[in-house]
Amino acid sequence: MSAFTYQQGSLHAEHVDLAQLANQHGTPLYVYSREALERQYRAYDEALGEWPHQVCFAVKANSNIAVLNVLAQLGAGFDIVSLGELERALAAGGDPTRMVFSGVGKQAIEMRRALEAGVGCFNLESEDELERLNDVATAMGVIAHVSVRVNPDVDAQTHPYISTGLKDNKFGIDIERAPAVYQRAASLPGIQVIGVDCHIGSQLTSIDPFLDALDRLLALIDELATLGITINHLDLGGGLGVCYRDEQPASPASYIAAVKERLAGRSLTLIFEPGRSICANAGVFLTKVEYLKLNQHKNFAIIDGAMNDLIRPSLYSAWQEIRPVAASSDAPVRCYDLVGPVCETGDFLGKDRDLALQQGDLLAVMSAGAYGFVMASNYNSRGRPAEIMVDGDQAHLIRRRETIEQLFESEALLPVRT
Ligand SMILES: Cc1ncc(COP(=O)(O)O)c(C=O)c1O
Ligand SMILES: N[C@@H](CCCC[NH3+])C(=O)O
Repeated sequence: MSAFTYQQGSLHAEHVDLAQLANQHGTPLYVYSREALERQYRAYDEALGEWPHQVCFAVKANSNIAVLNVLAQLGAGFDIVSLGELERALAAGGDPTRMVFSGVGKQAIEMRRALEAGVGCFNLESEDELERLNDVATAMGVIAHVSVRVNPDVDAQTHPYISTGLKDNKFGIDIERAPAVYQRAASLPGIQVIGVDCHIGSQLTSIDPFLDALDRLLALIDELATLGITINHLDLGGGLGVCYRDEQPASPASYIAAVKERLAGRSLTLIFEPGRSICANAGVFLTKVEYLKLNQHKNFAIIDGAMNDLIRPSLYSAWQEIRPVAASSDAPVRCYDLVGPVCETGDFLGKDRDLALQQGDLLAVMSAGAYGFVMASNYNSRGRPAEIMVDGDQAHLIRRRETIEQLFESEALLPVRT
């Protein structure tokens, strides 16, 4: 059930024609579907049902405040990793008590602001961080609620750059070390232990690694109980994959059913931090063909979208489906590499795609709602794209295209030499 379907010969987002949006707002352009976002959030919320829970959307996956606001209206909490994400989530109407603060490098200024705002839980990633948080909280005369992000040393069987739960990864605290860290935390005046968390990687298609990690965390919770440390919540992080091509990821419903089965008889609040599985397939990236360059051994379609707008193909060799916006074309089908204007050989959005193309055609890169705009840069002094949220038959501009003036408005010339 996709929010992006062909209607009257043209690809639509819900009831809005993407060709019309490209015409009105220009390309490259990100377009999101509110319906798809809400549906994916509800898949988690409804599967958790009566079980005490929080679904904390991982802001890093898509941080547009309109996206966050749509989810906040449904009761979502947020997983944040920086002061910037905290302020965005607050500006979007997020409830700070339903936020978890992750990340390996939290600075004192970020801790202070999060404590002042009343952030629900700090997911601690190191022993140094625990000491710093205690110092900050005691200086403010408040108590910081914490969970230790445990590195359970399980193989998430995903791309090495997005695997996070192995001993070799920088994230979390070794599970063997965790009891000692909890004991230290429990002894500090500015700290109150409330949870245990982990996040083992992203784009996981099987639930087995999640369940392996869960088993290890449950054993840790039992060990902590013998030390007199009570854990109220279990946060399993994000990481559930989506279908980009032919992957068959577990659904939130089957994943959560398996987790609940393992938790039978325990009274633990469950927290999840999904990012990709909520928003990836709720967005597309629209781009236009500028030129065709036909060679004997390789055809290039030079498009106006580039690696600075959508870096996943260049960074991880990620495959995302590329569909023409117009359902039919008179042009011959050829095999193309779809490349952008950036001066890098690695600047491509797709390779070896059979498409019928001519200049001016519009293409939609599918599954672009997660880790798309948020990873965009200004490389080659390109302004970042605009973003649109479609809601039924309405389209709302939720971020204007970056202008040339904005590109260097914070820069300054040196004073004239005297
Ligand atoms: C701590 C943490 N939580 C949640 C997420 C969201 O992951 P995903 O988008 O794979 O659901 C990430 C990113 O992988 C993360 O590092
Ligand atoms: N940016 C990555 C996911 C990173 C997950 C961050 N913890 C991607 O596009 O697949």
